[in-house]
Amino acid sequence: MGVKKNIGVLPGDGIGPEVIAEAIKVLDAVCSKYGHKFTYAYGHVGAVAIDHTGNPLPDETLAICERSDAFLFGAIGDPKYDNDPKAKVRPEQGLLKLRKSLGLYANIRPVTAYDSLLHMSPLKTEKIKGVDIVVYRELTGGIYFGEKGRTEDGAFDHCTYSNYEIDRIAHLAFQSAQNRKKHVTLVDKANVLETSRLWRERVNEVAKDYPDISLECMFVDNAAMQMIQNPKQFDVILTENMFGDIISDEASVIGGSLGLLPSASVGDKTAMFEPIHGSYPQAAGKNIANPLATILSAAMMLDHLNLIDEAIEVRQAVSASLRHGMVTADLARNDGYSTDRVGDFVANYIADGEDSCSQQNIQAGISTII
Ligand SMILES: NC(=O)C1=CN([C@@H]2O[C@H](COP(=O)(O)OP(=O)(O)OC[C@H]3O[C@@H](n4cnc5c(N)ncnc54)[C@H](O)[C@@H]3O)[C@@H](O)[C@H]2O)C=CC1
Ligand SMILES: CC(C)CC(=O)C(=O)O
Ligand SMILES: [Mg+2]
Repeated sequence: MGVKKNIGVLPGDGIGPEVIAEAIKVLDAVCSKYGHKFTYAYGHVGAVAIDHTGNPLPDETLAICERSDAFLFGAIGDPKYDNDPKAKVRPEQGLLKLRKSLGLYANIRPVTAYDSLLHMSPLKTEKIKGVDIVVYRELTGGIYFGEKGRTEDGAFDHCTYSNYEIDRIAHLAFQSAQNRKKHVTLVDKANVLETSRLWRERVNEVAKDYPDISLECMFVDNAAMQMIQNPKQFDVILTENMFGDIISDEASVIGGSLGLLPSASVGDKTAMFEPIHGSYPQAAGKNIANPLATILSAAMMLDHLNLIDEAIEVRQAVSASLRHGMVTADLARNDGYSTDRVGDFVANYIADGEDSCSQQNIQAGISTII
């Protein structure tokens, strides 16, 4: 029996529209196979929204998200703003306001080492084979949201956290660990930062509710090194906003590309699904960006909508694209395939499984990654 869902879609800037188009193609394949009906409502966010309305998050876009069962987000950011330190309105404000207004406090970022891509990582195969980490990054507090400004001869960014903000994401991280390898690593800088000392205090308190989970506390500088040296030690990483932002981009090297890492940004009322990468402006309009992070984010959205078999199918199709070498340039030893060709492969695989491969002439692709 098919279901009906309202899905918000915010493509944003740079490669955002291209990777989102492939995720929608894949969701369409899922819907036709399972008889679901997804109705999409599109909205502007980021630089494109500033260009249209002067506002990086127009009210209309926020309303679309509030009305949706869940929504997809591409990326924001444009060099014309990045290169202007005095710009009053910035694309990033749209994303930050979206997360804050909708209370999307937990950014969940899974990191997987796919067997078929082990050779693409600069890290040694024996170090990364089997890596399976999930980062729980606090998303609506900390230094990104504190008061900021200029003084006569300097600038400041304040970092604050409340007990409540720490406790609610800590519970999610421990609950996730209960279904995994039962280990949480709190990443902080408690030797220096007062906010990090509060994180340690609160997380140790929350840990008492989860006696089956082991908790380790690690300074962020060491964690950044351990991520390269011995990533298999991590199961669930729990951390504040900025450290989670940085450590998860670093962790993407394990998977072979930033273009592979999806995420879910969840709150109590709604959830947004977004690749962890940015707008990659150098690739915008060239049909070369990897769409798999966004497609895998759509799979996380299907999980959230309780369409579990459908999410599994999408992940199986993505694994098949990696296995068959149907990959974009970031994962290829030559130019690789185009963004839309990879999206086609995943959508066709959902429709026809392995049979679709023979029709897709992917022999050349195999040679790209071997
Ligand atoms: N969630 C968001 O919307 C984010 C937005 N940004 C914004 O994006 C703009 C560019 O920022 P950058 O620091 O260059 O980060 P970025 O994530 O856009 O790109 C960094 C590098 O990662 C690789 N990459 C990223 N996405 C890829 C994909 N789908 N396929 C293949 N390779 C990929 C490319 O080598 C690229 O040069 C800035 O305006 C920044 O503020 C940055 C991070 C997150
Ligand atoms: C606007 C930034 C905080 C976006 C970013 O880098 C991220 O969320 O990963
Ligand atoms: Mg980031």
